[in-house]
Parts: sequence; C-alpha cells; structure tokens
Amino acid sequence: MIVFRGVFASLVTPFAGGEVDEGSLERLAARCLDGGAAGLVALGTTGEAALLTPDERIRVLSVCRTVCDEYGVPLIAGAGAMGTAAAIAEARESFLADALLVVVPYYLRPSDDGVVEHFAAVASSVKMPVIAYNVPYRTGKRLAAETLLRVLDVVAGIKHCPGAIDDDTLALLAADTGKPVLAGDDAYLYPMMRLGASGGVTASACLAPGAFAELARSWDERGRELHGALLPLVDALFAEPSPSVLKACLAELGVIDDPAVRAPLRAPRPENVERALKALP
Ligand SMILES: O=C(O)C1=N[C@H](C(=O)O)C[C@H](O)C1
Repeated sequence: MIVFRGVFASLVTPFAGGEVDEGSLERLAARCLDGGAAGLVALGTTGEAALLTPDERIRVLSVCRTVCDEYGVPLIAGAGAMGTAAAIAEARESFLADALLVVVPYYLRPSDDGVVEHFAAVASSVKMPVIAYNVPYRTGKRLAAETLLRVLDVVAGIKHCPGAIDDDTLALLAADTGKPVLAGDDAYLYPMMRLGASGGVTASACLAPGAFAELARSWDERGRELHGALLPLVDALFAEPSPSVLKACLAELGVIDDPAVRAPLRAPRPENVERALKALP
C-alpha cells in the first residue's frame, strides 16, 4: 500500500536540443530522493505534461520508474485530460506509475455531479490509486468543500491547491476523512500540514529537497522557522509561470543541462532566477 505522506517532489521535464533529456531527469530524480523526498511526481504541472507527446510521457515515466525502484519509493504520474474518455486512456497508458494524479476536468467547467462522475469513471478504470488534483486557478472549476468530499469518496486522496487557506480548505481538512490530503501550493505546505494534510506535492522540492523534506517532518518551532525561510524561494520560483524559473535555477546549479521550456512558456527574467538562487537555504 502506498503511503501518501511527506513531500513528493514534482519534477521538471528537462529538454536538450528539443528532446527529453533523460540523463538530466535521472540526475534530478536521484537528487530529490537523496535529499529525503518521500517519492516523485512526474508529468505534473511542473513537468510540462501538457506539452509532451505520448511517447515522451512514457520515456519520462520509464526514467522515473527506474529511479523510484532503486530508492524503493512511490512514483505518481500526472494523467489528466479535459474529457473523461481521454483521461481514462491516459490513466491506462500510465501503467509504469504506482498512483495517478488526475486533474479536475478543466476549461469545460462541468457540473459538480459531472466532476464526481469523471473521477469515479477514471478511478474504476485502473487498478492503482487515483489522487484527484484540485487546482481551480488553472482548471477554471471551483469545487466547494461538499463536492471535494464527494470526490474524495471515489478516489484515494486529493492534492489540493486552492491558492489560499480558504473556507473550503478548512472544511476539507476538518472533515478528517482518513484519506490523504496533499498540499499542492508550495507556500501552504506547512500551514496545511498543521491543519491535517498528510504531505505535499511541491515543485520547489526539486531545488531544495532536504529543506522541504525536513519541513514536512517538523511540527515544532523548527517547522515554522523553515516555513518562513522557504517563502522567499517559493515566491521567486512562482513569480513567472512555472517551471521557467525553477528550470533556470536547476540549470544554473548544474542539476540539469538546459533550462529550456516549451512554448508558450518562456525563459524567465534573470532577476527572478537570481532572487530564487539567493533565497536557497
Ligand atoms: O507539478 C505540479 O503538479 C504542481 N502543481 C502546483 C501547481 O499547480 O503549480 C504547484 C506544485 O509546486 C507542483
């Protein structure tokens, strides 16, 4: 059984000459796990999943599968789509993963019943656990606490990124369903864990895996201290559409070879990269 606890590093997909750079990806994945990440997320928002071909997605999963097996940790794969049939197809193609991160169907803004049915259909189409990925500022579909709990009924857990600790977040965490709630906004990892989240999925952990892993373990004054110390880093990393700043920092540190992102993402402004590097713990 997979334990969704601690920090899962959401990996960038490095490119070199326009192709997926498997060597850089392997290096990054191992670095995150050496730093103490509880597992890896491939093909999340950070992985530019929407900009990869099906073949590239499989190559990314193969590299991450090998590294996760070496370290004995779980691999979660992003596998969402706007439509239910497409999401099911993508979920089935992600058989190399241990669990799936399935985004709330975006753009169409289906009804709440439609969203619950979507997750029930995807979850029942695969054998592995499905984590629902709620990110209303990206999907355009806000789910109130009541609907989040209905979704949670049909999946194994939820990655919750509302961009704030709002009333729905408080109600979701207070419900204490026994199923894991993972924080998806890096800045809210610590507050959400204090309120009952079991961990988080964070892009920032690619850069500072040790600090984020420690943050997820620290309930005392040290946790609050680390939270405060990491906020400037998170702020700089998300100052531009993710993962541009993150990739530039990783390339600057030699973790990946090339900072390239795919259009319509663009190279970041140098001042944000500098700010992020200066904020490294
Ligand atoms: O990679 C992801 O998926 C993540 N999602 C959040 C987002 O929607 O930006 C942020 C998190 O750091 C990683």
